[in-house]
Amino acid sequence: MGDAAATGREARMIAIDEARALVLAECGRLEVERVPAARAPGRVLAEDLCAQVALPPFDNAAMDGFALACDGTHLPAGGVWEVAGVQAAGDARAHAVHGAWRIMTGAALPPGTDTVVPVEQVDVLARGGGGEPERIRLTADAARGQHVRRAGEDVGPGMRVLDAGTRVGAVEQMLLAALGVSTVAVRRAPRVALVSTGRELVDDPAQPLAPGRIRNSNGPYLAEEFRTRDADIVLQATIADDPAHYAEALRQAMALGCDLVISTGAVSMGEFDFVPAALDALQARIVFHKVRIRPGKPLLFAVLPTGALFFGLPGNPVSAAVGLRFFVDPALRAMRDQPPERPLRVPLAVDVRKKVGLCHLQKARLAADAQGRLGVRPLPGQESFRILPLARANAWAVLPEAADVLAAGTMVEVYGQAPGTWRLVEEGCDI
Ligand SMILES: Nc1nc2c(c(=O)[nH]1)N[C@H]1C(S)=C(S)[C@@H](COP(=O)(O)OP(=O)(O)OC[C@H]3O[C@@H](n4cnc5c(N)ncnc54)[C@H](O)[C@@H]3O)O[C@H]1N2
Ligand code: MOO
Ligand SMILES: [Mg+2]
Repeated sequence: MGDAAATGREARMIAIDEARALVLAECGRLEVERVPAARAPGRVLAEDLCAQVALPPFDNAAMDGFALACDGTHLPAGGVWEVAGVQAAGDARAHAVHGAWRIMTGAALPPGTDTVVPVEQVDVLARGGGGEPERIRLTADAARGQHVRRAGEDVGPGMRVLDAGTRVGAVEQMLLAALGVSTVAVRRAPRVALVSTGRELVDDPAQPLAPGRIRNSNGPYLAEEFRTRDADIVLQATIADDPAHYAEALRQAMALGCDLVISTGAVSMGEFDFVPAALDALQARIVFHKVRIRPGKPLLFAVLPTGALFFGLPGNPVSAAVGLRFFVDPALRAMRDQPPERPLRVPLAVDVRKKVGLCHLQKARLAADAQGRLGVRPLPGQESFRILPLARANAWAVLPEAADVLAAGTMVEVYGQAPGTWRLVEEGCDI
């Protein structure tokens, strides 16, 4: 085990695309389950969803006013109408009666009527005892069919309204509710274990820091990132550089049926960087260790004996964020049978200098200039220990491995800071 194997693995540091392809090759699909629509938000649809009903379900008024029958192309201003009754939203369709109907927005059009004149475009000539209009005169021409929302105009029965692979959010929930969908087929939530390593780490924010100690920031960061990615976090542990305790945490993760184990720290060259050896001892299959990226170079990817995917993210906070965004996120999408995310291509707003031979993944801001043209600006402070620029970033700029100087205006790939930052990124549109 150990050194020879590790040395061999390190001898072949691989490119980001190769590393990502190796990750995707190991991703199985999460099982499909049927859940009540109310529990669908956050889940990813496993099937296309076809409407069983029409939206709107019936012809109805788009304005408060009067529903009239028009036998030509329009009703002329000056026309006088007797009012037959009142139709409110929620009323069953009224019986056919000639004349005008006082109608409210959303009310079903009475049979025979096909045009709605807004209340602002009539004079009331006579009122009943309760003050209700009994006779009206149009003050403007009305085009036939105006202010009517036709049954099926939004969604026709049988229409595919949501594609498999769509994450159900609030808008999708609106659509499911409008269509009266009771259950949907979704991918189950991935089960995730988060393990922070390092004897310097302090978890309790109330505990004073002894000299040399630091707060565990990766643990809470990853927990929140996985919460927003709709995962079940079934284990969270902090291990103080003790390989036996570490192996025990991984065994526990496997026993809990984890799909993903995300570990931070202890993957580089230090005396206490025990992760590769611990994985060998557990008979995990290390797929790669070290990628030609900055930050995040010592990233390790393995498959545990249960089939769980193991990501050994480097301990520096920004390196952990890069590992999550560029390796774990593509895996999560594959597990949910979603197409790969496609980046935007955006011009650099400034000149950038970088190291040849490493693909730089830089904390950046995507913003529009005074003319509204988008550009991306890598932020000062790219070192992997610097958290503040990460908090100021809204994007990741991908600077290719082969480049050294990239002039302002050069088109580069840009990813949202989190998946779905821009809906069009998830949908794979270029701009
Ligand atoms: N001789 C070499 N040294 C290092 C190399 C190298 O190639 N040769 N690579 C550097 C790079 S690049 C990185 S990235 C780090 C990766 O280190 P590890 O993954 O082994 O992580 P640690 O050594 O445990 O910690 C690194 C750094 O991150 C801090 N850390 C760790 N965990 C957390 C946490 N949960 N919350 C906040 N901060 C954390 C830790 O205190 C260290 O400062 O190795 C370089 N060294
Ligand atoms: O690659 Mo390390 O992640 O630069 O600090
Ligand atoms: Mg280390």
